[in-house]
Amino acid sequence: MEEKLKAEEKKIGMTEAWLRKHRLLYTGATRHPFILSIRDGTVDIAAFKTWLAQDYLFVRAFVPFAASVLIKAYKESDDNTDMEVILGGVAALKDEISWFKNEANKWGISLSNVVPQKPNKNYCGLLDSLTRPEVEYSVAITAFWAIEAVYQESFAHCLGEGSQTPQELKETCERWGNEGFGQYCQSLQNIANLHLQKASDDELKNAEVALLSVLEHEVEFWNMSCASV
Ligand SMILES: Cc1ncc(CNC=O)c(N)n1
Repeated sequence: MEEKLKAEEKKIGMTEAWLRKHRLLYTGATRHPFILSIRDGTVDIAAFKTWLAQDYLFVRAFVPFAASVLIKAYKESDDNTDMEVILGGVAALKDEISWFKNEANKWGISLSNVVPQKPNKNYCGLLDSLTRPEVEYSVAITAFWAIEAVYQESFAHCLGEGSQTPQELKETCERWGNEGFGQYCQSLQNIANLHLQKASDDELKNAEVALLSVLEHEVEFWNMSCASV
């Protein structure tokens, strides 16, 4: 595998090598116009509300996927700290669902009537396919890391130097943009790199495809939020 050699030469992890190779797509997912509009304070609140309601549904679908990664970590990893990092992520989703309900309430959105839009359904379909037991741990953990990392990078950008994020959106950005979430994403990336190092060429191919699928679906998810205005 060509990238594996390149990664080894540069002494970087496989995930970093892939992000370099697919830089444009990664930037598309983490510096989307929707995110940039939050950062510069020009965000359309209707788009934000659409995102909030759709993301609530996404997070509900993310729970069984996260649980499947936890099962794989338990079965396939010889290092039990893997499982603890993922368990922390799974546990945080309970609070996250409560947060979505509370936030929706603040904005006057009724979550019981939300219908998933096509890009959301497609993304949840990807999660569902990655939940299957045949999907290797290295592939599932790569996707899991990428899903979390896109949100971390996106929302941290809204809080960085010079940002003009509206006060009422800061809490949302903090949720994924905070330093603790950043460290959690780093831990997931380290776990993914360790398992990719030991993976077969076939697994590497599947993990790279899963990473690309995640990034493409993230772009579509942001597009959906903007388009519905
Ligand atoms: C579409 C999407 N991608 C990633 C995340 C972050 N993971 C869990 O919250 C999310 N909430 N929504």
